[in-house]
Amino acid sequence: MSGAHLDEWQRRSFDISSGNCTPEQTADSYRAHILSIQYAWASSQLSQAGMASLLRTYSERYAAVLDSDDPRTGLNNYADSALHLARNQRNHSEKWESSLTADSVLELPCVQKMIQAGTGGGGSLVAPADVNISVGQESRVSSLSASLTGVRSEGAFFKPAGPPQPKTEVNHTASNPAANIFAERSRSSEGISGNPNSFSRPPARPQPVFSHVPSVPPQCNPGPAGGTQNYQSSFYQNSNPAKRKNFYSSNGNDGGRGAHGGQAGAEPRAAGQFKTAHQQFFIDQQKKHSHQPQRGQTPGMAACVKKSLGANRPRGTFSKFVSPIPRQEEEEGWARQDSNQEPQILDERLKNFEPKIVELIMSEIMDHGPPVIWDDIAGLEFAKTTIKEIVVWPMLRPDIFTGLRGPPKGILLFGPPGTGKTLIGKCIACQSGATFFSISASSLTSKWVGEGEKMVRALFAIARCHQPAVIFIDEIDSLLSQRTDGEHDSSRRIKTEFLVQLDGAATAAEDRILVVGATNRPQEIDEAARRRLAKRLYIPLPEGAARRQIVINLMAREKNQLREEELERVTEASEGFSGADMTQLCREAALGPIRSIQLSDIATITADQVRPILYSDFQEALKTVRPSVSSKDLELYEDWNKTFGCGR
Ligand SMILES: Nc1ncnc2c1ncn2[C@@H]1O[C@H](COP(=O)(O)OP(=O)(O)OP(=O)(O)O)[C@@H](O)[C@H]1O
Ligand SMILES: [Mg+2]
Repeated sequence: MSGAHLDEWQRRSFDISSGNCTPEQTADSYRAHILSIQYAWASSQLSQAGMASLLRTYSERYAAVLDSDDPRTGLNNYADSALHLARNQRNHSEKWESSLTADSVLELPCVQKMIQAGTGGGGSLVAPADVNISVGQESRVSSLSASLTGVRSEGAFFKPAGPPQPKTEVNHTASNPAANIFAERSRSSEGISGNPNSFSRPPARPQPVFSHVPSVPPQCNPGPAGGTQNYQSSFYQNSNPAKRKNFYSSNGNDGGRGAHGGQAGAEPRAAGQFKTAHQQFFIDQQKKHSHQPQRGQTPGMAACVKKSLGANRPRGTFSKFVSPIPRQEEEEGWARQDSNQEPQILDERLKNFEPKIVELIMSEIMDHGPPVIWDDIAGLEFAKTTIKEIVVWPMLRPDIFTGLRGPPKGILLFGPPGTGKTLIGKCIACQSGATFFSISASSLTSKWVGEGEKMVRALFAIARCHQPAVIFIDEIDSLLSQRTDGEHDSSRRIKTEFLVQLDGAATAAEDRILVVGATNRPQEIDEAARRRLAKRLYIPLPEGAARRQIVINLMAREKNQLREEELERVTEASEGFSGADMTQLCREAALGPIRSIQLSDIATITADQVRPILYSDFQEALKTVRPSVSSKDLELYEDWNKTFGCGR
């Protein structure tokens, strides 16, 4: 790149890294980077590979700024777009409108060709005066007259440029019996429209772009090809693209059948088969979900496609904005789908619950994400053995685990943050073979009074229908904290309902439903809830061997040259680290090789050329990563464990 460009590039890079830029300025700088890269490539100052690599890097960074909804670092353009929608302003999500006008149609090459063919051919006379062209609201009678003067042949527009059709007549109107170019849409639907609906005029938009205005049904005379001369060419604003395709495809390349005759019969089918990309996507989703019903999901629900608002949209500079607010058609589609496929609640026991609540709970079934196995959890041997004993085996062999050996109804996993409680929850989900409900406290609390209790009742009712079931409630303290006088009535009622359900008053003794709660604030849990979560397992900070194992597990996926004694030193130096801290340490160390790359090489270096992770990277990382749990906090957990825990 030229010196001036490089200076500019450098200035922008410094601006971005200074951390003083607003997200708008950062986004602008990245956009400018992208333009510079494109410019440099276009002016052969940059190789194709370099351009592609740089473009990918900066597009990702740019997209990250656009996508992030953190107001300090991102632009959160969902909100902007929502505002646009709220102000009734147009955006990408709005309906596509045809930009075709009567004039622009005449300029289309294919139309020009047809006019030419008509002029040259010996077709019968066209009376342009009869043509009535409506564009939007305005109607332009005879607007084709000037351009079509002298055009002979009604077949010129919609018939193959073949031998002249001397005797052919076109639709006649009552007011003027002369031949017409654009015929009224098929009222005499035989011949052209096997399915009259496929060409029916949309009730809300009665203005055809090209329409003939007959006051009597058109007379359709069979043409020589055996079809009618009722040209199926009228199409509407926002009409189905298939109809536009019909219009274009009828320019004479249809093997002699034209828009009438044999071809005509096929048109409606084509129109019926055409689907927009959005419709196709919708159908694909339906198929996918109906082929892979979620575990424990009722068949009727398989059709309910989960909506993701923005999270799964393709990233990149040029990716189209996807509005988080459903578009009107989408909403209609969903409403139609809802009415057609109202989730079928097949189980009698659930018939008293609102389908929407049941659906909401069903969507909480955790059955996705990478599978977690017990070996992924380093250390915590006691907790793992106990969980296997009281969760996994009883689920697998309910016949042995009966009576006094019956599993407890509730388990509480407590311990400092980042020690693997949620990880254990995921592992139970994968390994127990039970229907797993992972519920967040927030999804059980609703702003509507009374909804929360209903949700809790529905949750247990559904779990009962899908036994054996595990209900995992992360951060359970927020749901079952101490009941106080000042708290809101509705949250008090949710707690009460939960305790009733948990107690088993509403669940039979043989029900195989286990509630697993996880918290890092055990002291805040209500004493009644504490009693019901009978097995309280302390998930402590990982010991040396577990920390070592975490490093080994994570380094196994990376190129590294960590010797045995170096690993020992890392383990010793990370005393007091939680599992999450260890993961953070490894991530930081893994960045060491990248940081050692020259800035100028970063765009072109291949993955193989990145050096392995060394002990020195861990030494550097240990300078910045600190344990997240203080010894004072740790004492609290230890005390609580001594008082209420079920560990040895
Ligand atoms: N024992 C462990 N073995 C392997 N990885 C672990 C372990 N403990 C924690 N981790 C790592 O730390 C991350 C965070 O763990 P997790 O979310 O399970 O913590 P948590 O105990 O639920 O924390 P919190 O109380 O803050 O919710 C995990 O994704 C995993 O990468
Ligand atoms: Mg957690």
